[in-house]
Amino acid sequence: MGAISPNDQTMTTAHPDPATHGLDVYIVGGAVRDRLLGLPAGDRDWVVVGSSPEEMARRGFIPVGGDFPVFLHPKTKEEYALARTERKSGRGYKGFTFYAGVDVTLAEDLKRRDLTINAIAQAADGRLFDPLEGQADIRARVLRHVGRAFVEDPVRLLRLARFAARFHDFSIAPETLALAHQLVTDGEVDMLVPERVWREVVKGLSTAQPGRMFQVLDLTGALARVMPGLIFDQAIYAQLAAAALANLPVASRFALLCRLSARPEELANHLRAPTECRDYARLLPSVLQVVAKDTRETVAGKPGGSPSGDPLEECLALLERCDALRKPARFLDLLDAAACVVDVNTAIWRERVSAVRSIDAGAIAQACRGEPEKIKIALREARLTALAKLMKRGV
Ligand SMILES: Nc1ccn([C@@H]2O[C@H](COP(=O)(O)OP(=O)(O)OP(=O)(O)O)[C@@H](O)[C@H]2O)c(=O)n1
Ligand SMILES: [Mg+2]
Repeated sequence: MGAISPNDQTMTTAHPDPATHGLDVYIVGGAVRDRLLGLPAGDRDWVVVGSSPEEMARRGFIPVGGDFPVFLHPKTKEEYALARTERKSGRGYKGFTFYAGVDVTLAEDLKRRDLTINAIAQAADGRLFDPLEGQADIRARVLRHVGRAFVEDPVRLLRLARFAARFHDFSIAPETLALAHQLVTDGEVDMLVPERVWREVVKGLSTAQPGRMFQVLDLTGALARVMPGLIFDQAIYAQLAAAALANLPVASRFALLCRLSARPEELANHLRAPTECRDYARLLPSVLQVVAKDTRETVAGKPGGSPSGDPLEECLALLERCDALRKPARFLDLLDAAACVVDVNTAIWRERVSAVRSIDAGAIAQACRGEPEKIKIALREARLTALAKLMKRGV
């Protein structure tokens, strides 16, 4: 929510915010990290030291009602969490007991966090509190765990992998990688529910170097556990990087990833991926098959002479299978995804889609008046003729 503006630094003196006035609050986590990295600011998370749920309520904060004492600011709706310490009390990422008494210090709160780069606090006057030397790790470009508590939360393994994808010029400290591996060997990673995995996968896929997330998961042995059936292959690195560079939607990136699985639909089901992502994953293999063949034939200069089926029919069949006439944008997304794997002349395919879409089904139905059984055939003929015209022009 907005950049860290100079106003933040004068907030307590110039126009005191009645909700936080006199409260010991700090920005922590991603917002501080990203600002130090010179990246655009995302959501701000705040930590409140020396307060209580009662006081927060009195100040108008709204409890979020999750596992921890977290509140929403009455105006900005930003998240404010009471400083807390955590202790593992069971398996999985929910098995925590926490202590959020007024005596928990800022340093104690920072110590329970995942990575040093995420454990820097910034006071209202702009001063940084960095007892775990996160700034040094930012300078050295290292993802390093804060403490042994790293192995108490398997989500941290997913986070480590997606931060490796987002900050792809960062290395992972060897001890951190060893702890990540431990989360796999001791079975903690199996406590992750698919919805939680999916949330992090989406974030990882949205980065500039998504392949690194899956490479890190593979390296730690977690990939086979959280995304069963997915076999990491170095080629995906370049394909996903191309997808990121072309700014393709997450669904396209997910479809590319699913090519690493022998049973993409099962994987998508397992992850409870949204329908759109499942559809992209289901359709991409057909698109790839047809466009790759099409490219070979066009290059060979014989668009009409395929021995294994009429290219016109194949082209129309693909458009129909992908419902490209009703959902052209999705089909174009799929072509863009295919272009990350093989050479695709997307301009040609765009023309084909518009040629087929330009056929006036209403007019054809009119012309077949009295013989409704002919409409389907006539429509198909008209579409094939439109495609044939294009192909004659080498399109
Ligand atoms: N499993 C987790 C989740 C969160 N955190 C801490 O809580 C902060 C805020 O969490 P969140 O907003 O989920 O992540 P960010 O680091 O802010 O990253 P993003 O930019 O994706 O929001 C993190 O920086 C980290 O200090 C943690 O230690 N362990
Ligand atoms: Mg955040």
